Amino acid sequence: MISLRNLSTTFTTGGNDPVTAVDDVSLEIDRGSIQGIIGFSGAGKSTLLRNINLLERPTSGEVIIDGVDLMELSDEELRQARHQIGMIFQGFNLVNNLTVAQNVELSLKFAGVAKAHDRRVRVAEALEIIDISDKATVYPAKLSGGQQQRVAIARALATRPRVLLCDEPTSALDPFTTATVLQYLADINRELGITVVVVTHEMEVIKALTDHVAVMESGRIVERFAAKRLQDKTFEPTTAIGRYLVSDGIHVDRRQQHDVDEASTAELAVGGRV
Ligand SMILES: Nc1ncnc2c1ncn2[C@@H]1O[C@H](COP(=O)(O)OP(=O)(O)OP(=O)(O)O)[C@@H](O)[C@H]1O
Repeated sequence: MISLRNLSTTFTTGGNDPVTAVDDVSLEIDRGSIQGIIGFSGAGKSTLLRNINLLERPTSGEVIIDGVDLMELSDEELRQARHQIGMIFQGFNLVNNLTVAQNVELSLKFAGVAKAHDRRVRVAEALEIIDISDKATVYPAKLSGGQQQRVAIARALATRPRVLLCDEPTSALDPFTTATVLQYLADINRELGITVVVVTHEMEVIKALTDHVAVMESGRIVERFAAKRLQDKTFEPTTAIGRYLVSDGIHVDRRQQHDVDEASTAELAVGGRV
């Protein structure tokens, strides 16, 4: 359903050397599946995710969703296509001076849902799915982080998307709230058939939520595996970074990342990288 083909994204800012954040990535994501993308900070995960809705336009490659290459669309066609792709962020990105209902309604206004009645129906529907209807008239500042993320999910769902992109959706949340938000994402995927792509640096999120895993390093996907293999205690990823992420679980600090970088570099030198 989503085919990313030979995607590359290079940033050229000021007088700095160009940074290739995504380097010739190809990935097929099945309709209705949950694809996880994991890797250390700076691996290119967020850029790749933002490539999928062209929030960050790739420098080259194809982004094909249901047979349509978004890279080939006119601005207006792309605007329409984006209504099929919801997105949530680590920082929730709610508008603080709008109520919960108004935040959700905003996405419908942007999507061109002209009739106020239609918008009201769809706001109520989205809040209901995420069990937050009782907070409709509340402002974001009065909500917990988990509630704010649920409002952000409702906002993303209001346009009835086929794809939901999640950029570190639980990184700002405590473990209990994380579990709740992940459960909602799993329910949305199962009950509404929405394809979910989730970027995270937390292996716990991968284990709890995803069907397929892609490991990123230095802008490339270096390894892929089915998430259910993580249940198998004898499973060993083929790359050093994959092994490290699987063995460690949650949150990896910079010093540890350095160790893995060295291991990966050594592996690359002997041609061991996927
Ligand atoms: N707008 C930008 N301009 C210049 N460089 C950028 C830009 N966005 C990202 N980069 C660089 O691209 C590389 C990949 O960044 P990206 O945010 O995609 O990685 P990430 O794996 O999502 O990291 P994190 O987990 O810290 O968010 C980094 O070196 C980053 O500094």
